[in-house]
Amino acid sequence: MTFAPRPRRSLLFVPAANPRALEKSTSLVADGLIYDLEDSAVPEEKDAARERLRDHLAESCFPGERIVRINPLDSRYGTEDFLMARGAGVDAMLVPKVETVAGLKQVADALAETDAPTSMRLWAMIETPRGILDVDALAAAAASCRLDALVVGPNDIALSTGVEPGPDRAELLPWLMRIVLAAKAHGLATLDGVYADFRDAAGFAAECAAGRRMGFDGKTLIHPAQVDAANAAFGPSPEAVARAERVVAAFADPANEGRGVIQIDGRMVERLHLEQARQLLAVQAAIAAVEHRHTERMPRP
Ligand SMILES: CC(C)(COP(=O)(O)OP(=O)(O)OC[C@H]1O[C@@H](n2cnc3c(N)ncnc32)[C@H](O)[C@@H]1OP(=O)(O)O)[C@@H](O)C(=O)NCCC(=O)NCCSC(=O)C[C@H](O)C(=O)O
Ligand SMILES: [Mg+2]
Repeated sequence: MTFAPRPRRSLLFVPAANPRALEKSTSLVADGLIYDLEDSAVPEEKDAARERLRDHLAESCFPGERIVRINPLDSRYGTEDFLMARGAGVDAMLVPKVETVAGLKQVADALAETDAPTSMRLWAMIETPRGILDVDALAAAAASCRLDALVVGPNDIALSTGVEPGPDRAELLPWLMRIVLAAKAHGLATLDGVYADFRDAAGFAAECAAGRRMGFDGKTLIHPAQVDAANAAFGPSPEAVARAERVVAAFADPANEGRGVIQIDGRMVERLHLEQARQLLAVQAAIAAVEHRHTERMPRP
């Protein structure tokens, strides 16, 4: 399988109901923006938010991914949200509260019926007991449902289960790891949930570090102040890049030709580490490319 990484360290939710947030969003160096039409817009403002977002998407450009979180297709707003996002040509639609393959397939079928290019993808929010229990089946349907990513929704998980997670989220770990595992088993990206206390930089950094250790590719965010920390936490460190370069160089050394296992500085290194090192360097190159595109459009002094 070809490994074509897309950096997904930082995915910022941007409330479409808030004109200032919309305006600010495109100047931010997030890997992606998730324009929200669901929870952050109350029913009275959903239609206006959708129209505002339609204009914004037509008039603005952004170097990273653009995703729209639509309302459920069977809700009063879902079809209009879907048609707007489809027409705007976003990279993906984020479907909230996904619980069944049939529910996901309904959106995928609507994309097919409107001849949406196959590059237009679906992301699924896993944020209910049923969604968590059936996450493997949902991820297994990725190919037929254009599914690219699983996104954790901690607020809805808390609401629908009564769980009250502490600072280390110990109560949620089995469920979070179940989501990560399903994503890995089926080759999907997986994004950790939002951290609401956006002024608590230390708490946010600790949660990012934990999410990274758990295997998440990145984190969903609610505030611009969280972007840099998420980029730092989920991107490869300079030390990791240097290590990966050494692994690649060591296996390229003719002295090591045909060897399955070597040592670097007294540490065993196998061919699987070579693959891992190549993937890390590919991720790093993809990050450099997106950061270059961000820099290119910044006003010059
Ligand atoms: C939480 C907020 C309401 C705070 O907003 P505000 O009071 O405006 O904060 P600041 O004054 O510190 O903002 C400074 C400037 O930054 C802009 N801003 C703020 N947030 C965003 C954003 N998300 N995207 C873009 N720009 C943003 C402000 O407009 C200020 O701009 P300026 O005046 O020009 O300097 C707010 O951060 C917010 O609304 N966040 C997102 C909320 C949201 O989208 N919620 C839904 C997604 S989370 C979710 O649903 C999780 C999941 O489903 C689950 O179940 O867990
Ligand atoms: Mg939610």
